[in-house]
Amino acid sequence: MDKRLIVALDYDKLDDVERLVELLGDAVGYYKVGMQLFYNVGTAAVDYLRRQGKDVFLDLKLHDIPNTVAQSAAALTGLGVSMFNVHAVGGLSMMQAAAKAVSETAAQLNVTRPKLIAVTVLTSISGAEWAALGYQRSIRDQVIHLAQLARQAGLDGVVASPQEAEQIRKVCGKEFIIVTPGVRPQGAALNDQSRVATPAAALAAGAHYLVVGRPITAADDPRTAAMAILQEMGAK
Ligand SMILES: O=c1ccn([C@@H]2O[C@H](COP(=O)(O)O)[C@@H](O)[C@H]2O)c(=O)[nH]1
Repeated sequence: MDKRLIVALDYDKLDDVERLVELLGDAVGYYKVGMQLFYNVGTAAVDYLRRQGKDVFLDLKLHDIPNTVAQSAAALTGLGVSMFNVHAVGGLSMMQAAAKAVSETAAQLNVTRPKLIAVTVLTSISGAEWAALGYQRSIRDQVIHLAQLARQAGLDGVVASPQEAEQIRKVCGKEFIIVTPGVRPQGAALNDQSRVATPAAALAAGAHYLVVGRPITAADDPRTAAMAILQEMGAK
């Protein structure tokens, strides 16, 4: 089972999740539970996926003061997910507090420590939107800066666009996890994504994990769509 493909379960209902996971079967071993699903069904989706033997990336993008994020990260560590995230713009102290909370809680509970990664710059942000936000650095330089900060804080990796993966890999090394949403097969609708690449290009740039949602979930035949992506990834 190839675990480099993470399918984003952006649904309101657990029924929809169960239908897709059943349809994709053994072809997909890693799923992403984001805000939409978590706020609708709570931990039920995580529990269901764990019972099915799937890995879970809990994409809640924690962003608050260090104490609040650390306490929240401790709570998420007990859920049995493989990976979850914070926003890097929460700052170095926030990321350090989260990393400490995850390690300490995993040790206390005697569970495997989930990977903790940081969102850099959302893949939906275009050059024009970036300019309107008023940052001095380019998107790329900001992503690299935040990736280095996340690494300094002891995090395991980052979420970034495939367009920045190669540079992150160079600067942060090959062990540092790079998770890339913004993945679109050739000719697929971009939806609200801006900084995109194909599955093959994302992997060639050095991404460890590709997050794909609507190109699969909104396809007429989600299984065929997922299999085509896996084939492009060279999945065995
Ligand atoms: O920068 C980011 C961070 C997270 N995401 C999430 O990934 C998926 C992408 O779904 P698609 O349907 O393939 O666009 C979605 O759940 C986002 O919340 C992201 O796109 N960009």
